[in-house]
Amino acid sequence: MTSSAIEIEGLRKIYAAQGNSGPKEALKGVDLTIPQGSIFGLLGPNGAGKSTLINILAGLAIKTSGKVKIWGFDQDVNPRQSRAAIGVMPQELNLDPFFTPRGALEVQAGLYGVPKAQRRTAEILEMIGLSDQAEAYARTLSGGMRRRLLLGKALVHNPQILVLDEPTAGVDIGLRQMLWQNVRRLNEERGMTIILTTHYLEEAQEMCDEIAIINHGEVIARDTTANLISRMDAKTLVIEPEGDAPDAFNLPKGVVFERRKDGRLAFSYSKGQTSANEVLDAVKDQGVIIGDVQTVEPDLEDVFVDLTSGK
Ligand SMILES: Nc1ncnc2c1ncn2[C@@H]1O[C@H](COP(=O)(O)OP(=O)(O)OP(=O)(O)O)[C@@H](O)[C@H]1O
Repeated sequence: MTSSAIEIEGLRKIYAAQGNSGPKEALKGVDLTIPQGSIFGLLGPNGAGKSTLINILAGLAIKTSGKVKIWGFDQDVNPRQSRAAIGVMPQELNLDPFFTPRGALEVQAGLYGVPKAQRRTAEILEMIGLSDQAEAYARTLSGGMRRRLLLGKALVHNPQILVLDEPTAGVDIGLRQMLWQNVRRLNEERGMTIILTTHYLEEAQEMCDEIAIINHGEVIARDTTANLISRMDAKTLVIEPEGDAPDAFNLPKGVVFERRKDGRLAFSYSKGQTSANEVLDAVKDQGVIIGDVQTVEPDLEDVFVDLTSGK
């Protein structure tokens, strides 16, 4: 048995030419391993190739070349086992309007060949908070309820890996919290590996142990969330002066000064080059009395912008 939930080697996807547009290489030889039991974030700007990658994992899109192993099963050699190891909550609300939540879960379980005695329909309905709506037609459910039903459908065959494609795009805070609570529980209590894409970088920073950033069909960074953030060397010291402060400062090399609209003084510097003490000393040397000091650390958003902007 392998300790990787997913192993991808040299994965390429070329979409055939359509109309006036030529063929599109959406994935350009991606290598990626995702450890078992992790909550793994797949981030990237629009059109980077995230959905293509997820669709290939889910067996919904056919790769052009490369190797994909899911829970140790090669997609090409053991398609059934590799499919059974993964459950996908898609981005679109693609539900049959005439199915009830109970019916939709039962049909999905049937598609995956889960025997009736092993189905956990009631338990899943309870978990996604739809027990009371179990017999309502999908078309009468709110957007949030439909999304929860999609999560339920992804879980009917009790997969080892759960993939969530933009699960919280456009959902309200209550639903977002409910989704994350469920996801954390599945990860902690059942050891389920979670792979998610999200446009909310704060959310990825909070939820994910590890992250891969994809841009133009290539993985441009892959590390633990903490390591990715610590790669950013920038730091800002924000000082609230008591009384007047000069318009310019004599500062150590590389430190950038900006006076904020609210009168606070912001000094940005590289941690590797300058220490906070040196900045503070330089400010005090110029007669400023320091009322309050705050430091601002970089976050995932800074890393993401740095890696993907203009590249
Ligand atoms: N069925 C298709 N036919 C042709 N080109 C496609 C198809 N699906 C996606 N593409 C192209 O492949 C590239 C990658 O698209 P993909 O949907 O995988 O990106 P994404 O990272 O998921 O973006 P988003 O965050 O907007 O969903 C894009 O340039 C897209 O236009």
